[in-house]
Amino acid sequence: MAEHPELSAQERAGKAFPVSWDQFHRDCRALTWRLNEVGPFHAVIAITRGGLVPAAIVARELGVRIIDTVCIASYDHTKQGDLKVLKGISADTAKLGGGTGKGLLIVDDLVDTGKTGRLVREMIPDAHFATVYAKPMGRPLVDTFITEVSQDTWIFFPWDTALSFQPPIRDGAA
Ligand SMILES: O=P(O)(O)OC[C@H]1O[C@H](OP(=O)(O)OP(=O)(O)O)[C@H](O)[C@@H]1O
Ligand SMILES: O=c1[nH]c(=O)c2nc[nH]c2[nH]1
Ligand SMILES: [Mg+2]
Repeated sequence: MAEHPELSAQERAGKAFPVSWDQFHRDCRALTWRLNEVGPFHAVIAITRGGLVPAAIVARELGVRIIDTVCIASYDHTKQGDLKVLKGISADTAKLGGGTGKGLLIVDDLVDTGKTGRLVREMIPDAHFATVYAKPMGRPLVDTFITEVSQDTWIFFPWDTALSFQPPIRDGAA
């Protein structure tokens, strides 16, 4: 990944993995089937912004009504810069997790390099960390995930994309 620092993470990725709303919903439900065996959880913590969508679906399926956020900014579109914690976990949620995060569920859409996940894990080390997708570098940080894609794959989420014309594969479409 470091050989071409001038390229964005997406450009370096090379392979595309587009995910539709329908597929994402199914993958979130599959994730919840696994999490249901691990819980119960006092609260769900979404890592914004990508974690908001899976957190809503998972919380609905698990019957959890306390939802908090950790707001982190890192990728500026597709280039990862320094991580900035814009908002931490609320005092109420921290109390529910006994200070270490026990019984709390952190949800994000994916782990890539693992930098974001590592930062949140350091805040609440005993929390359970779930993502829908995982790339190999970030995978060791995650307790539960559904689909692994290779490190050189860029995942395109439905909230970042729109339907558009694609040239036929024979003419060079990906
Ligand atoms: O494992 P990492 O290399 O840290 O990358 C994973 C993080 O990157 C994306 O978030 P992003 O920072 O793009 O912000 P967003 O959720 O607001 O889109 C994604 O939603 C994860 O939170
Ligand atoms: O939309 C995204 N797709 C990815 O594969 C990715 N990796 C880090 N951040 C990401 N955002
Ligand atoms: Mg994110």
